[in-house]
Amino acid sequence: MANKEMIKKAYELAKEQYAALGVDTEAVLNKINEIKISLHCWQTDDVSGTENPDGQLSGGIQATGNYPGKARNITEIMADLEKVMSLLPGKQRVNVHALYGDFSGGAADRDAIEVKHFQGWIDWCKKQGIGMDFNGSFFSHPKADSGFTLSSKDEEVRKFWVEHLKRTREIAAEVGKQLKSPCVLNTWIPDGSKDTPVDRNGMRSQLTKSLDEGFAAEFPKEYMKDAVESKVFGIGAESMTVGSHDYYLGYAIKNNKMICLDNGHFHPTEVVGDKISSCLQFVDEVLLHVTRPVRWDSDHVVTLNEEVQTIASEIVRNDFISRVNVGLDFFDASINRIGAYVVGTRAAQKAFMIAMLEPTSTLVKYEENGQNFERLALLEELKTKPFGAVWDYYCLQEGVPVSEDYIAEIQAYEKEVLSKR
Ligand SMILES: C[C@H](O)[C@H](O)[C@@H](O)C(=O)CO
Ligand SMILES: [Mn+2]
Repeated sequence: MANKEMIKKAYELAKEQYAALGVDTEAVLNKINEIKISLHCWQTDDVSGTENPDGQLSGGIQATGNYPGKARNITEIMADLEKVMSLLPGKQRVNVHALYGDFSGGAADRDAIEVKHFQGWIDWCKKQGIGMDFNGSFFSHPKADSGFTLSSKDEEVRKFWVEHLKRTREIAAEVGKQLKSPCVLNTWIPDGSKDTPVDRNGMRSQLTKSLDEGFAAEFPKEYMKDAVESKVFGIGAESMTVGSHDYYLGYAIKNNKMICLDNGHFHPTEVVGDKISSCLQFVDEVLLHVTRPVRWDSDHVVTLNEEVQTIASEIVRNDFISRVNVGLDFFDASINRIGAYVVGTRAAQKAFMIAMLEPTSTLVKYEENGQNFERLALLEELKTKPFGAVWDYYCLQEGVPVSEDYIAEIQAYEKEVLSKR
């Protein structure tokens, strides 16, 4: 169990070290709460959803593993998310997929979902004092089995999914209105081709037509904001993805939408952190899906790695916090799922804190003077500064478990709750 006095002493020493570099740790402790990470509800149950929990996950994504205790209904999903949030410093948001509605009053197909199916989520978010984000679900459905949804050449299929998009936007606007916080609506479709297609242009023209129809209605920005998510490939769609990055970046710029950058959706040597300042030259805001791709879009739990650090540093260095919406997107079914959230979210939060503890103006000065050795040296030295002492003190202040103390809490939850499912 962490010793409070030791944490405070360590923090005081760290504060002095950072002050010597011109970094005010007290200001960082205030600023860090501006980072609101949107917790994706789908790590609770391996993207099963509440619409047809025993159905097959499709769309070229996969949750591997069979760790016991997955959530089986909305009540359990919410209970798990509450547990997760109790172990995280600061306030989060919750990100709900359309296949997580409350259909206890009767089934509703994707082209028939309404606010009433998500009112329980809205009320729950209100109770938690948090904002809610939303996503259309264009997968795990018979009308997505062909591999094409909004880009389909089958008019019945295409229209069905356009209606889904329209409805998700109406729901998102109501979410934002009721919660008094804009709801980010992300649209990701799995459309693509296993083998080399011939009519790429035809598919992309269909997608443009569908998006234009789906996005025709205007909603106030204080209620909802649209994002479109690109991808390089999915399982079973290895040769071509209709909604590629070029496609969606162009669409977003032309139509004043957000581009959603999922760091599992690019070629392995591409760096999403490098894309943020490029995109923000031309769009007002971006959405991030922070994840950890291992060899492919495997959606492993986020860890504090160089990729995540670059993302956080780019946001903080450029004062982009208000223009970057941060969501998580991983689903690991092989470990305790509550633990997955806590490790992953804390890793992202730590990356933001490290970014805030950087003497950026000194580094920029070195860079502008051509003092590249000095820049390199300071960046290296910063890696071993006592960031952990500031982080622990932050957790202590926030009244959440410090350091590895959350492990025991998750073990207890597993014993008392998850193991009984
Ligand atoms: C559940 C999916 O991961 C999500 O909707 C989408 O964001 C994605 O990243 C698909 O690869
Ligand atoms: Mn994603």
